[in-house]
Amino acid sequence: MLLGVIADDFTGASDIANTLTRGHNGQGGLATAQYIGVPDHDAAPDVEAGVVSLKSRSVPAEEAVELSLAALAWLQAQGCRQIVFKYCSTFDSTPEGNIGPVGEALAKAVGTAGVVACPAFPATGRTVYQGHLFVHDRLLSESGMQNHPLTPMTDPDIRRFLRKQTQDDVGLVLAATVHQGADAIKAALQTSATHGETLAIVDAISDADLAEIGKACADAPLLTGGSGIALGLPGNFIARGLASGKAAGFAGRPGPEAILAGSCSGATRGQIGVHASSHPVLAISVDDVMAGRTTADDLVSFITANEGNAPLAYSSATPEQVAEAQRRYGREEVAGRLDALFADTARRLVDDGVRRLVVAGGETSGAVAQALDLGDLAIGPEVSPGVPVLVSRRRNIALALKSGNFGGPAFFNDALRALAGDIRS
Ligand SMILES: Nc1ncnc2c1ncn2[C@@H]1O[C@H](COP(=O)(O)OP(=O)(O)OP(=O)(O)O)[C@@H](O)[C@H]1O
Ligand SMILES: O=C(O)[C@@H](O)C(=O)CO
Repeated sequence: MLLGVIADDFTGASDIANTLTRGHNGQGGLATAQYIGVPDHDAAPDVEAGVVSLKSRSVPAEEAVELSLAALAWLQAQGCRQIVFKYCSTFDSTPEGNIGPVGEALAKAVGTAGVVACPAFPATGRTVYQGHLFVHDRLLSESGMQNHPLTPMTDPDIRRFLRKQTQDDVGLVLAATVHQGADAIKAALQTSATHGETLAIVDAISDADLAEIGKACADAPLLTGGSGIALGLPGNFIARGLASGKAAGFAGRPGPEAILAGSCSGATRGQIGVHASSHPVLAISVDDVMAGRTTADDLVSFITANEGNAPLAYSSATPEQVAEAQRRYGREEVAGRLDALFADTARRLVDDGVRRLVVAGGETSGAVAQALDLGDLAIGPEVSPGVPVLVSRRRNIALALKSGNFGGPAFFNDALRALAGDIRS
């Protein structure tokens, strides 16, 4: 294995696995596998990039550090010469972490500093300019992310926000330097390291910027960022003759289908609205779940009764409804109960023969994937930017795990078609 990724959630892991599989500008990608947690076995010999999916975004910082160091140890044992710490393109974190503590712990473990920190993902509208994160034409703090149920993002100055999470100062490499190209970026990161800055926010407003940053980091033992930070990395290995750039084929998985949504993002709620206009949907009431009136039995019955018509069960709600539920029951309690409900439902559905499963939301996808005993996941075609088809050979199912904010209006239907093999890329 050449390249190892430690991803702080499951949808984020498939997002970066997608980038690594596809590469940039027709250069080809790396043969990539996604793992659910730290594997207890070695990677298959043909895997060039391994992505370890953790559920470490919203756990206490010490726990996130411990999980990430365990993932690092496994990836190093597989021979990786470069590590990427993947977090969210909307920098989902709190003043306590976990981007800063994990980033610094990994840097210390591999013995480096001046490590790039760049959440930019221009294909989905996330850009970093003058150290500020934008989502399309809005600052992060006005993008809807200020209402996120677990990691509300209220400061778009991500250098200042990251500094709250770190022990060391945080550097900044501005767009003016990035636009001078790879050598200038490399020099700026080295300067950052000599100033004692373990992490440095790097501006990127286009894929070309990210490709240049990738080139600058060809020899860096560690990078951190959104999936965009991986854009230029396959090309480095291919240019050195270490990887072939050939993608593997994908055979679709037709068969019974289910869609589960726990994401409360504006994008997911819009996609549910579109889907509901021509497919059966089940709205899950948090009050009913908390009182034990709605259980996995109800979700399974609904989905089974609507097989063939793309049934969708969702708990997704408006920011006001989420805030009210959290006030009434507690943030962790609601999230825990809903995660468990979706996990239980998915386990039963797959045991009963569901072959295509679409899940919306990073935390929700993490709960579902952990419950399914999926084994190593192969990466298939792209459904939409940041969302590939995933194939579990062990369970003979195809999945799409969608980050809350990703996908176009018809995402759910597009995803089911892609899982059946109707879309190729
Ligand atoms: N109606 C609801 N009320 C309160 N919390 C909810 C409700 N529905 C879902 N949740 C919780 O909100 C969280 C949503 O997080 P999740 O990561 O699944 O989606 P997301 O944040 O939109 O996606 P991503 O992390 O990929 O951006 C989950 O923990 C889920 O259990
Ligand atoms: O980077 C992103 O936006 C996604 O891959 C993600 O991590 C959301 O959970």
